[in-house]
Parts: sequence; C-alpha cells; structure tokens
Amino acid sequence: MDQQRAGETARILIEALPYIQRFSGTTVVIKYGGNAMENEELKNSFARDIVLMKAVGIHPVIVHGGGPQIGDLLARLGKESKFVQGMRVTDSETMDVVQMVLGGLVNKEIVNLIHRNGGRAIGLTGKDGELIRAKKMLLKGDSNDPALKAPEIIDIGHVGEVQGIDVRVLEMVAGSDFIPVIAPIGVDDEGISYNINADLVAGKVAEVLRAEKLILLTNVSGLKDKQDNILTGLSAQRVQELIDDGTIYGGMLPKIGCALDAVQNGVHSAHIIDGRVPHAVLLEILTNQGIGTLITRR
Ligand SMILES: Nc1ncnc2c1ncn2[C@@H]1O[C@H](COP(=O)(O)OP(=O)(O)O)[C@@H](O)[C@H]1O
Ligand SMILES: CC(=O)N[C@@H](CCC(=O)OP(=O)(O)O)C(=O)O
Repeated sequence: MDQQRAGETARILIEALPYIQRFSGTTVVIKYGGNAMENEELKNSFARDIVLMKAVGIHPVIVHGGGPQIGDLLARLGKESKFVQGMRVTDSETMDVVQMVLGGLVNKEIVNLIHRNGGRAIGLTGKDGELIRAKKMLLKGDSNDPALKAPEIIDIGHVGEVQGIDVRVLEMVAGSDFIPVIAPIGVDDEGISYNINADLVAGKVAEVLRAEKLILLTNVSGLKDKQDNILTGLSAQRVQELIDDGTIYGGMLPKIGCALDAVQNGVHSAHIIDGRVPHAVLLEILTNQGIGTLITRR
C-alpha cells in the first residue's frame, strides 16, 4: 500500500472513533425491509455492518420485513396481494404464508448471513418467549357516504398492532454474543397469530429497549416531497400535512408514523435510509456521512 492510501485508510478508521466511543454500549434497532434485500452483495454488506457494530460494543437488534417475498409466494400459489393504507389484507391462508416466509425463509436467511460474515445470531418470531403481544388492527376508512357519522371501520383480517413487548428474551440475548433477528409476527391472549407491519414492530422494540437509534432501511433515499427532494428534521405537524396532501402514502405511512412515535417515546433519533446503498448502516452510525431522513424529538 502506498503512503497516501495508508494515510487515507487511517483517517477513515480514526473518523469512526468518536462514534464508537459515543455509541458503544447502546442499543440500535434496525428495520431491514424486504425491498432492501435486493441482491447477494447488498445482503452481505448489511450483515458485515451488523457484525462490525457488535464487535465495537454496540448492541444491534434486527427486525426484518419481507413484503415482496410474501408477495412472491402468494403469487406462486395463485393469490393476489392486496394492501390497505400500507397494510397487507391477511386472511387465514395468507397468514400461513406470512408465517412460512417471515418466520422461516427470511428469518433464517438473515441469521445465516450473519454467521457467514463472522457473527452470531438468533432468530425469533414474536411468538418465541411471547416477545410480541398483538391485538387485531382495525383501520378507519374514509367514507364517501355523508350519512355515515363515524368513519367506516375496515377489517383487514389477521393484521395486528403491537400491544406489548416482553423484553426478557431480548435482554437475555443482548448481554451475549448473539444478535437478535426478529420476524414481525405477534400472538394474542388466545394464541391467535397476527401479521404486523415490520416498521411498527421495530418502532415498539426500539421504544421498550430505550434504543439510541431506530434505523429504517428502505428502497428509497429517504422521505421525499412532491419534487423528489429529501425531507429531514420534520415536525409531527408537517408530517400530518404531508399525509393530508398525499405526499406520504402506502408503505411510507407506517414508517414515518413509527419513527415519530419512537422519538416521542424516548428513542434518541430515527433515520429512514436507503438500504440499496452498500454499507448504509455503517455510514449512518460510524461516519460523518449520515444519509436520508433524520427524525428527532422537538
Ligand atoms: N413521501 C414519500 N417519500 C418516499 N417514499 C414514499 C413516499 N410516500 C410513499 N412512498 C413509498 O413508500 C415506499 C417504501 O415503503 P415500503 O414499500 O413499505 O418499503 P419497505 O419494504 O422498505 O418497508 C417507497 O418505495 C415509496 O413507493
Ligand atoms: C400487515 C403487513 O402489511 N405486514 C407486512 C409484514 C412484512 C413487512 O412489513 O415487510 P416489508 O418491511 O418488507 O414491507 C406484510 O405482510 O407485507
């Protein structure tokens, strides 16, 4: 290595020092969206980032999605995917597919990736240790019928919202070498399974663990306005305006909602970043080059 390159390498390593000192010993919850699992190279760069974080004393907790992967298997079974306000309409048959894909294929693939990159991981669904207690989610629809006084309630089947998180299993894992990898499946008092949007689970997990950061990896470079500019440092009121005028829709709705809730409830900062950028997590945590949309408490 020539001297110039050696100097540059040393400079980059030293740049990480204040971040390592600041974040070592803290918990960072990372939501790994199905859309960010684009190719093998990206998946490996994600796993390397997570292993490096753990090696420098940060406690990463991964909550993963897998929407496109669920959609693929449903299509192979001849079932169409339907979404209302960013939530998958989930009948009993779809719930079975959700459990197979999230709890099986996707969860174990991420665990495997971490092992292949030199770390140790343990895969959990919200059913393990009753980690995620869920209740049925009811959506309020916009009714066009002026005769209806209350907004229409839409039933989207086995879709849940988080009622509580039992942190004991996570605390056990946090003190060890193992990195928890959580599939967003919840269970209610009667043992009924629920499909929960992974952003919502990540937000609640970050809240109960009092995480330093909530990082939401997705397939866009951040929250955008209508002219495609990345928006950052947003107030709750500004977000509501952007929802009302249709700038924020679909899968971005639960993402921005849970980011705002998390920072209101004790998480230091939430970041919506582009999971298609190699090493996006590392750049966000250990360098000056934060990317995407930052949300903090105001
Ligand atoms: N204002 C916005 N800025 C950026 N993306 C938006 C916005 N409103 C809606 N979206 C949509 O949200 C999507 C991200 O959510 P989603 O598809 O659920 O991703 P993930 O699988 O990563 O959770 C983007 O691909 C985009 O289509
Ligand atoms: C209720 C609901 O919509 N659940 C999601 C769970 C997976 C998920 O959130 O995946 P991404 O993060 O990759 O979108 C779904 O069925 O697609």
